[in-house]
Amino acid sequence: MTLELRGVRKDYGGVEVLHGVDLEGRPGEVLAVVGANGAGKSTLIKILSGAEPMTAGEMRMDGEPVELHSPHDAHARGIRTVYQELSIVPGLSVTENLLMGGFPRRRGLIDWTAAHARARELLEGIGFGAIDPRTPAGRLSVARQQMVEIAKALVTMPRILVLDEPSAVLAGGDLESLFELIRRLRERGVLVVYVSHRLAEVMELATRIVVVKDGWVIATTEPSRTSEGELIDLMAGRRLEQIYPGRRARPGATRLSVRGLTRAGEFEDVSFDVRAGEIVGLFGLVGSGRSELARCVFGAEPSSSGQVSVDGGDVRFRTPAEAIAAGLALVTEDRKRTGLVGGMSVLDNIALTTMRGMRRGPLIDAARRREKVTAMIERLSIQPAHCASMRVVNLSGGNQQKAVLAKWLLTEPRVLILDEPTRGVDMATRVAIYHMIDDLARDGLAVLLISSDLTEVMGATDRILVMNQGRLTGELRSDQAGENEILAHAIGQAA
Ligand SMILES: Nc1ncnc2c1ncn2[C@@H]1O[C@H](COP(=O)(O)OP(=O)(O)OP(=O)(O)O)[C@@H](O)[C@H]1O
Repeated sequence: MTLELRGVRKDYGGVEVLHGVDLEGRPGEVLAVVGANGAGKSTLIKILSGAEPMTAGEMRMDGEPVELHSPHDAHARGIRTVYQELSIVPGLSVTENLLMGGFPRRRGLIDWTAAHARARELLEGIGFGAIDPRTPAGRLSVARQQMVEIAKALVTMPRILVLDEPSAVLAGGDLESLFELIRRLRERGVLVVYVSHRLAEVMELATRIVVVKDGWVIATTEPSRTSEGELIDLMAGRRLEQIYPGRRARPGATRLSVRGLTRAGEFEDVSFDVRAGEIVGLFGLVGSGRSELARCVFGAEPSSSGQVSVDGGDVRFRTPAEAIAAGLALVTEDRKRTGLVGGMSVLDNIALTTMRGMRRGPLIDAARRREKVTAMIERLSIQPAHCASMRVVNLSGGNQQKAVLAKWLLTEPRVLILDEPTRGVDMATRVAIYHMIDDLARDGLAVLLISSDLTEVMGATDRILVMNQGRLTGELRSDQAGENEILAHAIGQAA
């Protein structure tokens, strides 16, 4: 199936965000689409998937002009899209999720034995045999749920498969299964459109790479003709400073101290310190318990036993409000659920926590508030630049992530816990975030950086804690640790 887009334009409420995009894809290709946050990648995908109409332009499949009026139209033409946001129903089994479009029946009743068998066959056929079709989807790890989501798109073999950051929550073997699947789809002549911020995998998987910037396609290239560095520069439109600031930490007094913290069924007997001026990485695969640990330290989930203290005062926070009052901030991974209020303006979202915590008199100083927020928008280069009064839902995904970070940085915390702060964030902004964390640490902040991105953990921190199945399994110095060593601890197989 060849796909052609010609002169595709899109405007939202009079503001044009795609300015005439041309794109071509052939059967058996992996067409990677890369670009900074807000460049227009998701918009392009929505047009390809029939979820948004184009304002002007043309789409052709095998040379024939097509018009997509709905996602249903796209389905009918063999186009399937897997978005970052999961759409599977947690309460239903994997089988039910997969076969929702039509169950095998016997005498009018659903034949469950046949249904599970068909689901199993489907999963095995795409290399996802590790998933048991009878499990309720909600009980699977986020990584496995994402895989079910992909499997769902393959129930009837598509001709074009669009994947929006499919690897963001995958690691280790799951990631390998995805790559293997994509290779197999290529062999079957499927055109895969692959959107990702992870350039290393783009370089590995793509046959061609399309670079989008500010609503334009500014380059089309191939992995053999470019490099990660060049792609980053193209996306940013300038040469980037060094990705990771060279850290030379001189840690001060202990700021965050965690002792024997346990939450039954999630993690057990976790102890560590983070000192002033220190950036400590917490690495673990999805499902290792790192996010649960962070939420518990922050008082968002109760612990079964153990202590948490900030600056020596012994506490175990019962609510996030107590933690915030003690100088703790937690930037969460799931911006949709815990980070932002979609219908509110960017300004109000960013100012939300600060204004509650710092309010002294009965009045909020509106001018000062706007000034602080605007400065933060500029510092994190949240796009579009004049977004303060925009509704936060209208920001691109990566820019929403930056807004969450802005919100917490404004509380001027003493201990900052970042849970996957760069997930979905483009390279140029990542660099800005790393340098900003570094600055904050130099000013005495204690930082715990939770991440499943190994290069990030190695580059941006002083010390690395590794977690496996709810336990701390290793502690290493970032400048001495090797990738394999960290991974061995993460899968519980260190010597
Ligand atoms: N519903 C909407 N209304 C108004 N503007 C929108 C809407 N959706 C997206 N935009 C704007 O369109 C531009 C492109 O956004 P898009 O989501 O396509 O970016 P992206 O490349 O996918 O970014 P990211 O990597 O951050 O997900 C952004 O400036 C965004 O603010």
